[in-house]
Amino acid sequence: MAPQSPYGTDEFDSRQFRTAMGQFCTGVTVITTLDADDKPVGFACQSFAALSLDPPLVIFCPMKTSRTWPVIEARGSFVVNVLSNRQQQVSATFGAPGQDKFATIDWDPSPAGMPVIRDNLTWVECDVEAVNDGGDHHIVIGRAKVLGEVLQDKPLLFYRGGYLSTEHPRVTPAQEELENFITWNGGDTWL
Ligand SMILES: Cc1cc2nc3c(=O)[nH]c(=O)nc-3n(C[C@H](O)[C@H](O)[C@H](O)COP(=O)(O)OP(=O)(O)OC[C@H]3O[C@@H](n4cnc5c(N)ncnc54)[C@H](O)[C@@H]3O)c2cc1C
Ligand SMILES: NC(=O)c1ccc[n+]([C@@H]2O[C@H](COP(=O)([O-])OP(=O)(O)OC[C@H]3O[C@@H](n4cnc5c(N)ncnc54)[C@H](O)[C@@H]3O)[C@@H](O)[C@H]2O)c1
Repeated sequence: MAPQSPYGTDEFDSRQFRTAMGQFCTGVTVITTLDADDKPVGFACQSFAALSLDPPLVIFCPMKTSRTWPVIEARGSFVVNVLSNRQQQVSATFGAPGQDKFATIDWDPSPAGMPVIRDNLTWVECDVEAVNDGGDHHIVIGRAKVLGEVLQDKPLLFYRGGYLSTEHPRVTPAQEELENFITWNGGDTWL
């Protein structure tokens, strides 16, 4: 019989789960779109990631109670705005329920007219490619259509339920390893 581990617990509540998940530091995005009256809407979202290079896909997970998600689904496209460390207030605005979250936010239209929040680190306009079930969230896969310009600034980070900023905007050694990894064409021999 395998020895019993002295570590970990399989009895936890939602608060303990959030505390554990909060140890994973992420960036912050605001996912935006236009409603049926062409009014901009959006919500703050940390559950965003690049999913695939070929084809270029991204992923994000809105709560099933999100009021922005049905608008994105109806429009069929959205913009991922990657926030800079100067945009903590933007995150707070889009991270709470509100009637007109764009009332105090400067934005410009993307080529397809989608809302791009001004002074973000970068943005990507996507079409909704697929939607899967993810518990109390949807798992949304988007196909990247247009890339915005990149601002040389620091990212806004979300960690332990609070905001952080990096000291240095570029971390080169990890970048080099990542480049080697994504350009690796020697098969799966590392597995
Ligand atoms: C840094 C950060 C990261 C986040 N990451 C994610 C993420 O990855 N995925 C995610 O889904 N959310 C995330 N959130 C939370 C999300 O941004 C907020 O819940 C946001 O308000 C959702 O906006 P919405 O427009 O989709 O829905 P909202 O209209 O804001 O509704 C959100 C919830 O509030 C309720 N609500 C709306 N209006 C009222 C009202 N007047 N009175 C009472 N209740 C009301 C709705 O029923 C719903 O349950 C994040 C928040 C922050 C700050
Ligand atoms: N994925 C999400 O839906 C998500 C993520 C982050 C924050 N939020 C919401 O934003 C508000 C502020 O968050 P906070 O960091 O102070 O709370 P928190 O301290 O409870 O969150 C810590 C971590 O728990 C996870 N988390 C929190 N709420 C979640 C949810 N509804 N679904 C899935 N994972 C969740 C996230 O990884 C977050 O970093 C809360 O209302 C929270 O529900 C939602």
